[in-house]
Amino acid sequence: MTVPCVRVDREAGEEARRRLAEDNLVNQQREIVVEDGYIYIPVTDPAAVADEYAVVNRSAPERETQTMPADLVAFDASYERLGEVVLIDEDDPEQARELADAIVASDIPTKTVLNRASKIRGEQRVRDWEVLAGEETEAVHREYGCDFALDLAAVYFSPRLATERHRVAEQVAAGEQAVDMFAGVGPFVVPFAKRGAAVVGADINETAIEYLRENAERNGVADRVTAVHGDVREVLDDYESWADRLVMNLPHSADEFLDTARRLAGEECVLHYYDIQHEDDPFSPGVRALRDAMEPEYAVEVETEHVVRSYAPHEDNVVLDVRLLRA
Ligand SMILES: C[S@@+](CC[C@H](N)C(=O)[O-])C[C@H]1O[C@@H](n2cnc3c(N)ncnc32)[C@H](O)[C@@H]1O
Repeated sequence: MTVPCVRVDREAGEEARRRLAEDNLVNQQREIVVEDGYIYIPVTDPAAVADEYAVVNRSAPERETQTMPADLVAFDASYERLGEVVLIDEDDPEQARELADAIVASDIPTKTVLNRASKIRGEQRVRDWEVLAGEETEAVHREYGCDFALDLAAVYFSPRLATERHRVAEQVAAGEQAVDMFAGVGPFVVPFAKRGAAVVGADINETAIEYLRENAERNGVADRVTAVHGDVREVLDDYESWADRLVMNLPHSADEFLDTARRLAGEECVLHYYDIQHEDDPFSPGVRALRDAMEPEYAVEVETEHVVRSYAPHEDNVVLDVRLLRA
């Protein structure tokens, strides 16, 4: 069986392995292979690998040294890792207990195991967690070379959006002015600032704003980040007509904030608008809401319509990238 591997010259192998490990992309279940002057590093998510690396499919023997949770349970062991906090989604309490014990007994570095105990809910989009091992709900998560400290019990965060956030961050140019209207702990704000943009992030969750400030410091971009606590409709008066780029990641209710987006947009502004809609017609409700809110003050040009992920049966989480040009 072949697996995706990053292929680099032998001399560049250690640097590449270190960078991939920092981003949690090294496939720990396969051996690294050295052949014909190249090193092949098996990776878990080829789409998340930085563009500078070539990804090829090839065989790589299974590692025998590490014990993974899947080796210890008889059912499908799925989990996500946020630093040393491991997240599971098990409805059956016995299976949840067994999986948590397997994770702790495995070789993956684990300080806490959390089981999803509710859907994300409320204005702050936080979910409840059942703590199955350890105590701490604070994690330090690495995503595309940025570190994010966050407390899952107090703020929204989803590692599943990493590839999407990276797609957007790659469009950001140095010197741009960007506003993330629903910034959370900063997974859009920090990479934008790393690319040289001046970025304002607002959030109604005060703890998220404290983490956003901490994360800007951690990643060396505090001088380009302004974190503002409060309802985005009320706290960004100083930034009217300021933004070259706007991010609106509050699916389900982003349409209620389009008047604010119009006030923040500059002469020309790219707006990344996240929405959740039925799979039969996922884009046109958002396009309609955008045109209703922006026209005639702005011409609305839809540049990208794209499904980010399936959200629920027959429901998609989608994004519209829209260019606004003041008429
Ligand atoms: C889906 S989360 C997105 C967070 C972040 N952009 C990310 O990708 O992880 C939405 C965020 O919007 C915040 N929020 C909800 N209503 C708000 C409002 N009226 N003004 C500012 N922030 C708000 C919530 O507290 C939450 O952190």
